[in-house]
Amino acid sequence: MGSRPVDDAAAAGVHYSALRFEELNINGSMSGEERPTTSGVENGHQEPFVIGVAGGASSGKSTVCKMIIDQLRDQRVVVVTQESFYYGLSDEELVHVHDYNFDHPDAFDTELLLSCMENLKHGKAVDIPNYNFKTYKSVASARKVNPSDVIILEGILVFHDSRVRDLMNMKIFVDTDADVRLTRRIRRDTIEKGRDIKTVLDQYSKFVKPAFEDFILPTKKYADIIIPRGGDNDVAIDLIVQHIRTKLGQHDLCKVHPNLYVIQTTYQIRGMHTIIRDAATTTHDFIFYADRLIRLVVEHGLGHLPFKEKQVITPTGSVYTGVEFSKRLCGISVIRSGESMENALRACCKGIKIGKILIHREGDNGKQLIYHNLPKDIANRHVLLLDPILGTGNSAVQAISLLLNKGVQETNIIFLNLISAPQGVHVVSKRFPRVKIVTSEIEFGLNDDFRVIPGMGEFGDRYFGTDDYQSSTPFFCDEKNRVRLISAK
Ligand SMILES: O=P(O)(O)OC[C@H]1O[C@H](OP(=O)(O)OP(=O)(O)O)[C@H](O)[C@@H]1O
Ligand SMILES: O=c1cc[nH]c(=O)[nH]1
Repeated sequence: MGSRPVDDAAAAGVHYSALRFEELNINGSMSGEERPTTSGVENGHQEPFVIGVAGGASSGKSTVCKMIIDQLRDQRVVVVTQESFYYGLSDEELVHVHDYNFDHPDAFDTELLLSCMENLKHGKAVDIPNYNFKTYKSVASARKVNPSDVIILEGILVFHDSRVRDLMNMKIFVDTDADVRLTRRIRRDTIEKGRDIKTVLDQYSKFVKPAFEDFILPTKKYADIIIPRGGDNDVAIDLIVQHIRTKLGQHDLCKVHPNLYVIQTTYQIRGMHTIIRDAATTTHDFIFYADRLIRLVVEHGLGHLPFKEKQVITPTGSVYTGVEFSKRLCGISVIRSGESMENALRACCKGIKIGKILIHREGDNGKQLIYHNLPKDIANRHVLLLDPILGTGNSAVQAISLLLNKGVQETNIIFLNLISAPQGVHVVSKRFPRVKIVTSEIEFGLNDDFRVIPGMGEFGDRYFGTDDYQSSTPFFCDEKNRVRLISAK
């Protein structure tokens, strides 16, 4: 198992440059300064993983980027292209545009590129310019780019400046034969840009070829990974993605805590998260998409219940051997956000008993009051604990402690939530390693106010449409399981 990355690399024709190859251990992780991402998770701040993708024009850089993005579907990935940082041409340069060398390092505003990349690396959103290839003009601050798990900087000369290179965690050089690059260029410039073939060939021999030899090819030595055949090299892309996943550390979180289950993501799931995380989303849409996600988490969570084999006779008279799940279940929602998950649970488990727990912080001294209404025979049930947000883990620890005090087995608790901060996962798992945590996404961490980031804000307020909700007011559950003001007792 340990030698596989290297064997696969050889099969893919991937070359790790000599220096970097020695730094790769058998797990594919790097030594030295490039190790921070996992510990970053532990500290709650995960530094983005910055990938540089260089190579000659038309070498297939953007195809490689697209394939990496497609395979990293459960990560936030943003691509910054060096072309956005072309200097706009002056009026005089415009007159002699055919003499302008777009393949020279001086054609790019590298200072601006550097400052944008530095900010992104430090988790800040940036405005990047837009260069118009028809007018040869640049529009400043045209596109907002938010910090992400992975930032890909792509362009012919992204390895040229050492300061930009130093920001990269992984450097990929796409190495495609010159004739393939030229053929692609001719096809693209004649068909897509409507240029005549003579102009394309003139520009190639005057600027593109010499610039490749003088500036681009010499940067190949900085690459950690050299990919022959660009986007046609599936195996190389698989290896790269495997390595990025290891570095990002999210899989490590599941490895460190085997009780943590992150549901397998799809673009549908990412799309739903995008909507509910968007501060501009209406309450109506927030509820709609949060409900869809909650339903998926509930279905996934139910899959962790014990089952026994069961055979049934189908209408064709055949025997179908299937399974039957435990019927001794209950849901316990943590008031109030957890109540948003009750309907999904009821829809999946007809007639399920649902109890409630309210954890109320009194003042700033950490004192907490817990009100609860639980099924009397809860000790004999499997408990699906419902709360969409796992932040610091304090609420979950309180709720789980109460369940254990009532005689529930730790192994019989499945904690269902929509998003989990790594800190909360650590706290809950350390204290209750046998409680299963099922979530749909792992977050970056917590901010100084202990809010989950990127998070989705105050879930309860957004779901129940109560921005002026008086969350400091103590509640209790009445005999009909309704949440009531304590003063109404
Ligand atoms: O892991 P923690 O740091 O304890 O944070 C998570 C808690 O915060 C949220 O409730 P909130 O206090 O916002 O109350 P609400 O559900 O009534 O809106 C959420 O529903 C959890 O119960
Ligand atoms: O970010 C957070 C933290 C706790 N509760 C929420 O609703 N959001």
